[in-house]
Amino acid sequence: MSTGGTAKVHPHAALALSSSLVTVGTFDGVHRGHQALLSNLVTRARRRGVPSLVYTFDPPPKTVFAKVLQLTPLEEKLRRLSHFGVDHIVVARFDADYAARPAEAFIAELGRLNPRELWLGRDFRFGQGRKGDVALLSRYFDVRVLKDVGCTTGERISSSRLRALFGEGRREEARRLHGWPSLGCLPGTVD
Ligand SMILES: Cc1cc2nc3c(=O)[nH]c(=O)nc-3n(C[C@H](O)[C@H](O)[C@H](O)COP(=O)(O)O)c2cc1C
Ligand SMILES: Nc1ncnc2c1ncn2[C@@H]1O[C@H](COP(=O)(O)OP(=O)(O)OP(=O)(O)O)[C@@H](O)[C@H]1O
Repeated sequence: MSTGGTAKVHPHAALALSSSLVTVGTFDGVHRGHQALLSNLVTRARRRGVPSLVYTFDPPPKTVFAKVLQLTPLEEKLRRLSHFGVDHIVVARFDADYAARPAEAFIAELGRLNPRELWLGRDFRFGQGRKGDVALLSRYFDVRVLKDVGCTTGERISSSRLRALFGEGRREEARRLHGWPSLGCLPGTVD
């Protein structure tokens, strides 16, 4: 699959690395909070001379468990992730089988990437029933938690907030939190 950039895209469990810096998440919309995580990851990976890797999910788990709007289709998300200069993107197809994998199976998969640092937001959850959290991952990896990125009013930026703003037709506000000049990928938007 092409990203329009230099990142290599892999299906899950297909890649092994001897060293890496990793972040994991849905990254729907690749908004300003995600962008801070990505810039930080790539800068630190280059400084350490190791490849940077984004592990993501398609479709977004929330669209599977609840009927929420997907902000960016996969191709567009890959293009945006690649824009930050990440070396590898792992895309896990998120279906019922994948969702049933226990947290420990996911930790074992991450282990094969040999992350020197694992960068996450504080609320990251994973594994069947969302049982895994940052505390569990910290037993296995050097987990670094990014400080919340907020907007000018201090509220945390999130894909959920963007979905709500779009749902209410508040597109200008959404566009500012989003941080991308064109939202042509969103259904019904004209830029
Ligand atoms: C192996 C695995 C299994 C998961 N199983 C579930 C699940 O049973 N229920 C659920 O709501 N989310 C599940 N998720 C999705 C997580 O809750 C979460 O959405 C995902 O790790 C991405 O994090 P983010 O939402 O912070 O981007 C699972 C994730 C992983 C990696
Ligand atoms: N504003 C933010 N500041 C810091 N980290 C963030 C921010 N938003 C998301 N993250 C982190 O980025 C990673 C991917 O997050 P995710 O894709 O779930 O975004 P989200 O905006 O929290 O989505 P949703 O609102 O659907 O839960 C997670 O580790 C999450 O904690």
